[in-house]
Amino acid sequence: MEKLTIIKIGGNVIDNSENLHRFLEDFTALPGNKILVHGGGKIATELSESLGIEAKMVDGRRITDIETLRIVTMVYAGLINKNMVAQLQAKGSNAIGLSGADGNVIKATKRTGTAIDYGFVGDLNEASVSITTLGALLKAGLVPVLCAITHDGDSQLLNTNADTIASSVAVAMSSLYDTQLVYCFEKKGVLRDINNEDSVVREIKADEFEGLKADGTVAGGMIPKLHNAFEAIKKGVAAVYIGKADELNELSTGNFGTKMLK
Ligand SMILES: Nc1ncnc2c1ncn2[C@@H]1O[C@H](COP(=O)(O)OP(=O)(O)O)[C@@H](O)[C@H]1O
Ligand SMILES: CC(=O)N[C@@H](CCC(=O)OP(=O)(O)O)C(=O)O
Repeated sequence: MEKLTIIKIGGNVIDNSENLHRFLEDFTALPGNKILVHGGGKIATELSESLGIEAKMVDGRRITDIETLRIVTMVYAGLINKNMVAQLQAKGSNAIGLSGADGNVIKATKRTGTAIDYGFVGDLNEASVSITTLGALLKAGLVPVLCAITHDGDSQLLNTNADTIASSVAVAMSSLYDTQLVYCFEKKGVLRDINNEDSVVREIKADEFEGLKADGTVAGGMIPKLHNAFEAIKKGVAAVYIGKADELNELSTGNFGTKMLK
């Protein structure tokens, strides 16, 4: 099987042009088949608030009313995705930017049946991902750049957490490629002490996750990120890492961030 690297980059790195530039250089330098998945939650929140629309998050998911859906579509599928593709092209990576609707790459389902009405939020799993389309793009030498916008197949765009997209795409693509999934954010990995950058936990086993939540070691956005990371490793992704965007060049040395174990 050929190798495939799927990288997810979070909003805190995207928001800093110098960090983003460095990350995209390192991403371009990675050998072999690649897919980039990006968020941008921080930028969407800033734009919402500048337009007088309060940003509401519950359990790491944005409550997405129709106004917010318009904003996140413009920010994720437009502003961020197209700028990132242009920068990758300039660095010599033949990137192609896609929402889930493009080529029907990701068909999600509107979240219903929860006590909270999340609005236009899409849920997905590995069956939602078109491995045929993504596989054809990779075979053509292209680098798919996926944003956090999906569709329901019935004209409705949906806002979908980018960590979940990365995990589901990695699981789906594992049937075609020897796939590794790498979550890049602004810290060196999962930290034992959030205030100490040198306290990286090098490996975490799936059965340690509950304990890390219970004792407060992991909190906030790290909880859904780890959940998605363990889903990927349990469902057949060959390797899953969480680490710092500007240390991506350490990936080949095995000295990158936190590694998930089954
Ligand atoms: N133990 C931990 N190690 C590292 N980060 C943690 C930890 N616990 C909580 N976090 C928080 O999780 C955040 C990452 O989640 P999130 O903001 O959703 O990521 P992203 O930028 O990829 O979207 C970090 O910025 C950090 O504040
Ligand atoms: C439904 C939902 O919560 N969608 C996310 C999608 C963006 C995202 O995941 O961005 P980061 O990776 O930068 O956090 C949101 O709108 O914040």
